[in-house]
Amino acid sequence: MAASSSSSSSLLHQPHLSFTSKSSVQQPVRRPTVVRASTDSNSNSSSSNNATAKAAAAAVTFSKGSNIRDEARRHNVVHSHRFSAKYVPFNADPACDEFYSLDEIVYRSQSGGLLDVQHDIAALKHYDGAYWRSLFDSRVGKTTWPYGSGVWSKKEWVLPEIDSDDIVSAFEGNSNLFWAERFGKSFLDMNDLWVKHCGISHTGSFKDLGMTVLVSQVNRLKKLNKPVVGVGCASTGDTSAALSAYCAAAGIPSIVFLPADKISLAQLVQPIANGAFVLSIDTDFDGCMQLIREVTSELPIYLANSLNSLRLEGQKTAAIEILQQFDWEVPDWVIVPGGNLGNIYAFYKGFHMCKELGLVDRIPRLVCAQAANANPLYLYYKSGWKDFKAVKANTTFASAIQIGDPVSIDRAVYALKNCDGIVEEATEEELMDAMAQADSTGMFICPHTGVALTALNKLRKSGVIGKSDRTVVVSTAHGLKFTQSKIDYHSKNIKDMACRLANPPVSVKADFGSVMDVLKKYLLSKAPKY
Ligand SMILES: Cc1ncc(COP(=O)(O)O)c(C=O)c1O
Ligand SMILES: N[C@@H](CCOP(=O)(O)O)C(=O)O
Repeated sequence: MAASSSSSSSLLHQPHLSFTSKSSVQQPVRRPTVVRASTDSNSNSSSSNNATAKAAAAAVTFSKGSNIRDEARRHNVVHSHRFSAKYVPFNADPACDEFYSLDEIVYRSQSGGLLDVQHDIAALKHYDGAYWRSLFDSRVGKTTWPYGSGVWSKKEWVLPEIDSDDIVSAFEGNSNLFWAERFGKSFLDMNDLWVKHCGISHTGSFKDLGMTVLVSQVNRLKKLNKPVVGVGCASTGDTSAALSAYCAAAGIPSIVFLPADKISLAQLVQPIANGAFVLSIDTDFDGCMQLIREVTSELPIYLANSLNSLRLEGQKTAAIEILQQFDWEVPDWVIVPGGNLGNIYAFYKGFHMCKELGLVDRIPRLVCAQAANANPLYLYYKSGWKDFKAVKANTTFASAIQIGDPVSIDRAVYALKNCDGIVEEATEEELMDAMAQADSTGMFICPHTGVALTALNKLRKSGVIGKSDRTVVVSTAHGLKFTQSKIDYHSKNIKDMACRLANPPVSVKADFGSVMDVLKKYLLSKAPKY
């Protein structure tokens, strides 16, 4: 089946085909035509992937005064969307015919259950896994709008129908996958341990991945004159930071509900600085979540928490990115800290789509790591998935996951059951020691990553995770957002905690002799013992 060879489109590395119905397709897997700017060259099946990569690499030249958006607009003029997505009830019976357009404002199914974004997998399958791998790879490291983003480089799998012009992006994603060589060898006897630093991002957490998608869709809804005046969320700090930044970039009002005195100063200042309407409420995250759900059903405020399944479409790209960074080799384990539990499902979904669409042949086992002070999923797992009870979440240094009644509990259970997953927990002392250990090897992680590292430590000790298993720990936020916890730890200022890895500064008199004395003592303690 020939692709649209007659097009003189200047589409740059877009899947660009005029589909006939699947029954008329001769080849089970069709290859794309890649049309380079003004060359109108058709590729045949054997050269298509190369052509894709070359087209992507073609330099974008700007006419004077134009920008990357203008350039994308020129390339997209004749783009007709071949892929689509819709909301369906989460994990519904295949016979269920309930669905909603993504342009509708809906967060729950008729029965009150969660929704999921369902892609037209049959349309995506018109391209083989090699095509998708090559297309995604070709977009990394470019400034082409919007594909320079790690999320939008997978646009066809995220929000296929949105106009690139409506996208609000900070070129998020493409985060560092760090080989934790010293940490792995010194503390875990592992040589293939990796940390996916999702917190090295625009607002300092993985929330940017989902928020670019959600705010872009809101931008579109506003243009479609849908009743949206602002966008709101409940937050333990990171969702609100991402929401307010993306809304500010798009000129959309944002409203954030924060539990008073339960988030870090660095997180609190982000929405304030970005001009959000900030409500500090005398309750916990679960209380804020309940309130925002009630408010968004009464007022024209669009809900930005991960109850809204749009968010997870962006977050799932971190999983695809991990595979891409390993040159499409599948790791054995991926460990994710869990709170409201959207992200663990997002990872599962990203990996599962890659398998379903032939980019890889298996998916990793997932581990969800919770703070013992906020562990409803862990307790549920330990009960053999028999008895879910929301808990009252206690204070934890992993404050962004201090959540007792996670909205995505069903999504998390589904994900874990379908990948032979595991749930682990970390006490306050365990997570703080793990964070200090990791930092002592050159990282600067957040306490939530300390929770994930504790889970890894326990699974290594019990032999569940093997010495040479390729393992990825997902670091969800930047350590700089949580400096107070590190200060408390290193000043041994935490009640009932030994802080055994504390490294407090040494006060010394301002004279040469005193400085020499402390330095000699230090060097002796570090010198090799012969
Ligand atoms: C830094 C950080 N890590 C982990 C999580 C947990 O993600 P999820 O709520 O999707 O389980 C959150 C938010 O909840 C977070 O802000
Ligand atoms: N950690 C989150 C809690 C809310 O989670 P969400 O993914 O449902 O928005 C935060 O930073 O607010």
